[in-house]
Amino acid sequence: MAEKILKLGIPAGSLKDATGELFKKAGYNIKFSSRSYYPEIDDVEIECLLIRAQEMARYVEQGLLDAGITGHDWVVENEADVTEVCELMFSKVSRRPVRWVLCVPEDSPVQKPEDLEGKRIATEVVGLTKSFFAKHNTNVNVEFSWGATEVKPPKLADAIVEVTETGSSLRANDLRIVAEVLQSTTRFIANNDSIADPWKKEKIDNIALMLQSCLAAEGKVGLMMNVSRTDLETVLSTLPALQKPTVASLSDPQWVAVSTIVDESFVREIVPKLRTAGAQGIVETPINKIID
Ligand SMILES: Nc1ncnc2c1ncn2[C@@H]1O[C@H](COP(=O)(O)OP(=O)(O)OP(=O)(O)O)[C@@H](O)[C@H]1O
Ligand SMILES: O=P(O)(O)OC[C@H]1O[C@H](OP(=O)(O)OP(=O)(O)O)[C@H](O)[C@@H]1O
Ligand SMILES: [Mg+2]
Repeated sequence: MAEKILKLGIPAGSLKDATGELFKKAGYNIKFSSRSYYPEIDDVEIECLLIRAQEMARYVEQGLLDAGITGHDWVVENEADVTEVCELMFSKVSRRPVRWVLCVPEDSPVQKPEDLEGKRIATEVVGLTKSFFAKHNTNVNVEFSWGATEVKPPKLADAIVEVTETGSSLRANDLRIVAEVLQSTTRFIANNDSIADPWKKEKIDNIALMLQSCLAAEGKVGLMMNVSRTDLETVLSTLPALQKPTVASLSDPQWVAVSTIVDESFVREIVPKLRTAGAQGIVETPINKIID
């Protein structure tokens, strides 16, 4: 019988810590040690390998890895033929997409991509940048940059295409955004043959389900309360319209228990209203996972 092992790529670099934290919430403990590229995971059916996000899609496409976590940007840049299992909305520090942007120094006269005709552009994403300028019918010299790209203009390049999340690196280097080249989020990708293997597919789908359910639960809390039947309609109309609260009977037939899930940021607004509407014994609970 074939060995039941899933080879899983964990991204080194910007996504490493956030990936480790997400797996932890999902119930998998990944232990990184400083010199090893084989992080340990507490699941005997998974073998982890720490790989740069830039190279993940290539190794997954070639079948050296069954699945991996990387950015959509690098899947596109590598033109990798892989299966995208799901989107995982997390970046290095936030839960927002990152943006690859065309930037020039603050004081540059450049206002649009076309103004860069004949100029030199430094970037880590050469393919994406070339197709962006081709779409703008503008001839430029696109040069590969190994990193620290923000410091290159104006001496080493006229403009750059660089990734930004919070914007602090661009601000620190006095750069101005001219245009957005691509928005990117983190993806769980899989090898096409691995997805055709029922055992691997189930394993991959299960990991995806757990990771997604953790992200879905972020910023959400549970609210439970007791309500007399006479106040039930008012209390339910106070709760968010899209939610379908659970209403359960209590030993006292005049009372019911209501429970629902709300955005944590909404709690301070809704709790006083629920109380006025007659809710009693209101309890807020943390939520770790939401499985749809
Ligand atoms: N704040 C961020 N900065 C850079 N990349 C980010 C950020 N948040 C998410 N990413 C994603 O992480 C991936 C880049 O990670 P990768 O490890 O390849 O490069 P890096 O962050 O430049 O690593 P290094 O620390 O080695 O420079 C991309 O897919 C990118 O979209
Ligand atoms: O918009 P921000 O939140 O500032 O994030 C974007 C910055 O983070 C990454 O740098 P990284 O730490 O990978 O350094 P690098 O330039 O050596 O790749 C990226 O290359 C940008 O420089
Ligand atoms: Mg980098």
